[in-house]
Amino acid sequence: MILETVSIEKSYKGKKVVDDVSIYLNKGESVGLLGPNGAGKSTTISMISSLVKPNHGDIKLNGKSILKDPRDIRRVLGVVPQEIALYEELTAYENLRFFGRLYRLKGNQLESKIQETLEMVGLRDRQKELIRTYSGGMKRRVNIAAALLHDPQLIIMDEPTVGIDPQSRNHILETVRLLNREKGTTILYTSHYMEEVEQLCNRVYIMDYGKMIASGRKDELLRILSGDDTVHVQLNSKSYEMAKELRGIESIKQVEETEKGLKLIVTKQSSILSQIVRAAEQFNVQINSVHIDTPSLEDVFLHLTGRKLRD
Ligand SMILES: Nc1ncnc2c1ncn2[C@@H]1O[C@H](COP(=O)(O)OP(=O)(O)OP(=O)(O)O)[C@@H](O)[C@H]1O
Repeated sequence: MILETVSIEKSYKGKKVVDDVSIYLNKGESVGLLGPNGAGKSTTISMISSLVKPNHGDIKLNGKSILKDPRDIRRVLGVVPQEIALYEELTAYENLRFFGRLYRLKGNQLESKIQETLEMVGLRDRQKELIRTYSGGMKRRVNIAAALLHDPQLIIMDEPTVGIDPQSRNHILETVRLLNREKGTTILYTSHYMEEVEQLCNRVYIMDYGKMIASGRKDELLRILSGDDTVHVQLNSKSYEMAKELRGIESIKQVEETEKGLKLIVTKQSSILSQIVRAAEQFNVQINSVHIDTPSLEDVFLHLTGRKLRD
């Protein structure tokens, strides 16, 4: 185990925003930290990075508490924060030189690290351009390069793909994969995009309102709903009444109104289709298609909280 938080807690103005959170990361793991906005993910990361002190609990790096002396964690940890922290009037190269010096890198070592990290995020050929001229996604990638300069064993990324173009997003996901699979870097990846976490991480923590509500390997979490199917019903118009009617049926565990119709979580092998058809007829709605799927992590979250991740 490289990192462990032991029942950490943080309150602001008497309100617990992180409540009894214990997570661990084994060396070389890629772990997802999921939760909707305001769940307490960033605060948890700030405590691990020793920017914020927990009110209770402990944080251990290789078994040793970091609360009194954060120097060890700063040496091995690279954090990619949500906000871009770069100098707009400097080039990408100059920014990385500046950050590299903060990590006390110099000379050839600094130069080769700058080129290596720019290569990794796919911006080596644009390094002489001013940050001001970069897209949001490119800036995010330089931010990632900055966090990698000192060869951290452990990297924490706080929602690195929010609000950026698809090309940069793919570059970032690829960088995370490369770091984890080829360099063996331990990764804690925070997101509210389930599909990214499903792709990148083997183990997942799910937070909501400051508390850890579920954790485990992806397949273990999906097993919560293993007796169920997800049914996507496309309708020709929205029908609040039909949704309400279906909510009253016992083998239907969850009814969510979507853009195109309804998404249901139903007990496997229940003869649900005839009931759906009957409800559609009753409320004068036409079914365009029905598609049955196995549940995703998004459904697990919905099942546990009754809410969608992106609310
Ligand atoms: N410095 C602070 N002072 C007061 N309240 C804070 C502070 N930092 C965070 N909070 C509150 O703590 C709660 C958790 O915030 P946090 O940023 O950790 O959530 P999050 O899961 O990272 O969500 P997001 O993705 O929106 O950042 C929020 O209600 C937020 O308003």
